[in-house]
Amino acid sequence: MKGVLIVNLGSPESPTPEAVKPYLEEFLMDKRVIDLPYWLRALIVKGIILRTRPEKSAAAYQKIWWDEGSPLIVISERTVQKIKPQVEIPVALAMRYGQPSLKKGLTELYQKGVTEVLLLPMYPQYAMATTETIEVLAQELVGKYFVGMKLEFFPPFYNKQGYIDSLAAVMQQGIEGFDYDHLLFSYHGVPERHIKKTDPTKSHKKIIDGEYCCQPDTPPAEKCYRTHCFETTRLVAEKLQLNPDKYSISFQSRLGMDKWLEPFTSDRVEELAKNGVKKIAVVTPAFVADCIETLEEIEMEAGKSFKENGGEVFKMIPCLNDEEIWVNTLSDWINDWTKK
Ligand SMILES: C=CC1=C(C)c2cc3[nH]c(cc4nc(cc5[nH]c(cc1n2)c(C)c5CCC(=O)O)C(CCC(=O)O)=C4C)c(C)c3C=C
Ligand SMILES: [Fe+2]
Ligand SMILES: [Fe+2]
Repeated sequence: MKGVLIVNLGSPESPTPEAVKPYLEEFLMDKRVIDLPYWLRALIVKGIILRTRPEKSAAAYQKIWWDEGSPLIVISERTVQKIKPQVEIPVALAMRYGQPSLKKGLTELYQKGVTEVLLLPMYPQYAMATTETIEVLAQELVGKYFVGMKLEFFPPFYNKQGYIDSLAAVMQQGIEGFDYDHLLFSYHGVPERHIKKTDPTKSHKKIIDGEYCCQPDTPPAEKCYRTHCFETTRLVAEKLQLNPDKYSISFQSRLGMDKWLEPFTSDRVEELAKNGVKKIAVVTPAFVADCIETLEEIEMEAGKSFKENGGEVFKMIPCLNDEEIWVNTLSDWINDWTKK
C-alpha cells in the first residue's frame, strides 16, 4: 500500500531556553546545516552558539507562540488534517528536528500497512540544509528500521504550477488594495558554499548579486537553491504581472561567519526605507507555513527596522499555511502519485 509523509523543519517543544537548547543542538549539529568537520561544528555549536542562542531564541519564540503550540507545527497539523479527506491513502506528518520525528512518522505509516512512501518535504526550493537532510535521514531510517519499505522523493516544487498558482493567489490577497512602493521577496539564506556543494556538475559560476549563478533547467541548477528562488520569483511575478521596478529578492536569517547569499533582507529593508520607500509588502516563499522566521524576524523585527528608517507601512504577506488552494494542490499531487 502507498502512503505519504509530509515533512517540515520542526520546532522546540516549548518556547523556553531549556526546550530550545536540545532542539537547536539537534538542528545545528546536522552536518548538512553546519557543514564543517565534526570537531569544528561541535566547537562552534556547543562551545559558542548554545551558550547564548537558546535564551535569545526562546524570547523570540515566546513572542510568536500560540496557545496550541508552535505556529509551524500547528499549521502543518491543520494542513495534514485538511488533506486527509481529499486523498485515498494514509498521510502522516513528521519533522526533521524535534517531534513528531521522522521515525515516528514512518512508524505511523508502517503500522497502517504502508510499504511505498512518498516523502514530501515542505520546501519549495531544494537545499542541502532542508530537502537533502530529510532525504538522507529518511533513507537511513528505512534501511535500519523499515526494511522492504520503498521510498520515493517528491522533487522540489519551486516552479510547479500548483505551487506558483497558490503563492500567486495568497500574494494577490495580501496586496489587494495595497498600493505598495516595493514588494520584497525574502527567502531564507544559506551559505554560498552550500550552493556549490549541491551542484552535481561542480561547475558553478561565481555568485554575482542579481544574476543567475546557473541557468534554470540545466544540470547545475537541478539542486541550486539560489536559482530555484530566482525562478519562483520570476514565475510568480509573471503570473501577477508585477512591475519589474517594484520588486526585488533578498535572503534572511543569516547565522555565523560564513559568506551567505546576499543581499540580506535586514540590509535591504533598511536601504529601501532610507531610499524613500514608504509602503512595503514582504513575502517569504521559502516557507510554506508561518514560523519564527516569518512572524518574528520579518513581521516584527524587519517591520520595526523599516519604520525606524523612515518607512510607514509594512505589510507582511502570510505563507500558504492551510489555505484551501494550497491544500487542494497538495492533495492533487498526492492523488496523481497514488494513481501512478
Ligand atoms: C546554519 C544555519 C541555518 C541554515 C543553513 C538554515 C537553512 C534553512 N532553514 C530553513 C527553514 C527554517 N529555519 C527555521 C529556523 C532556524 N533556522 C536556523 C538556522 C539555519 N537555517 C536557526 C538557528 C533557526 C531557529 C530559530 C532561531 O534560533 O533563529 C525555521 C523555523 C522553525 C520554527 O520553529 O518556527 C524554518 C522553517 C530553510 C528553508 C533553510 C534553507 C533554505
Ligand atoms: Fe533556518
Ligand atoms: Fe546556481
